Amino acid sequence: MITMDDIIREGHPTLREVAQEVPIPPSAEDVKLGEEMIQFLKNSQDPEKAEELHLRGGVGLAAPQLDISKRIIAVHVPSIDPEKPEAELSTVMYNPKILSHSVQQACLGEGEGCLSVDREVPGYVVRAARITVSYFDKDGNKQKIRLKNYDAIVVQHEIDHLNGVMFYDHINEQNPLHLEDGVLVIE
Ligand SMILES: O=CN(O)CCNC(=O)c1cccc(Cl)c1Cl
Ligand code: NI
Repeated sequence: MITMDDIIREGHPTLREVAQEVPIPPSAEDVKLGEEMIQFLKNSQDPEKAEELHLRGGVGLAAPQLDISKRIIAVHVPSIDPEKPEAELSTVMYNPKILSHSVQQACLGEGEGCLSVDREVPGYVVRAARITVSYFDKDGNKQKIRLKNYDAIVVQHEIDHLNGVMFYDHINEQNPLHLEDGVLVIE
């Protein structure tokens, strides 16, 4: 089971590497890893489990954060609509690739956080508001999905990890709360 002890922190070189594509169909080992990553996210979002296991909450996780330099990400974004309890977006992506993105940009009103960063880093992280992502699922089937707003932001945060990019690399150093005209702020 993945716990916080398995997550490497900033300063560890793997976080700045470009991760390797994985063979498709994913190996049994890579399928198992994906399942463990999703389970970690579910545990981290469960108040009892998170307390018991001392987990920080997360909606996404990238294999490099586990010191595994492979292009594998997991996202488990809970539904914001209580009527629809099932997770809005819950999947493991192998070799994800952003095929296209909107000109329109967006950021989260309260900024971003990262399990590999043990500090608050205030500031807007401006990303594309909408993206089209291709990836392979655990069975080796090629998927192509369009994401917008929060889901799009999370997947971009995770794909950044596969390219050695940290969320704060995007924050305006001169004025972290500077926003260009037209950037959508997602609350
Ligand atoms: O790479 C994944 N993590 O570091 C897990 C912890 N961070 C989050 O869940 C998180 C929090 C806020 C905004 C975004 Cl976009 C994300 Cl992803
Ligand atoms: Ni992160």
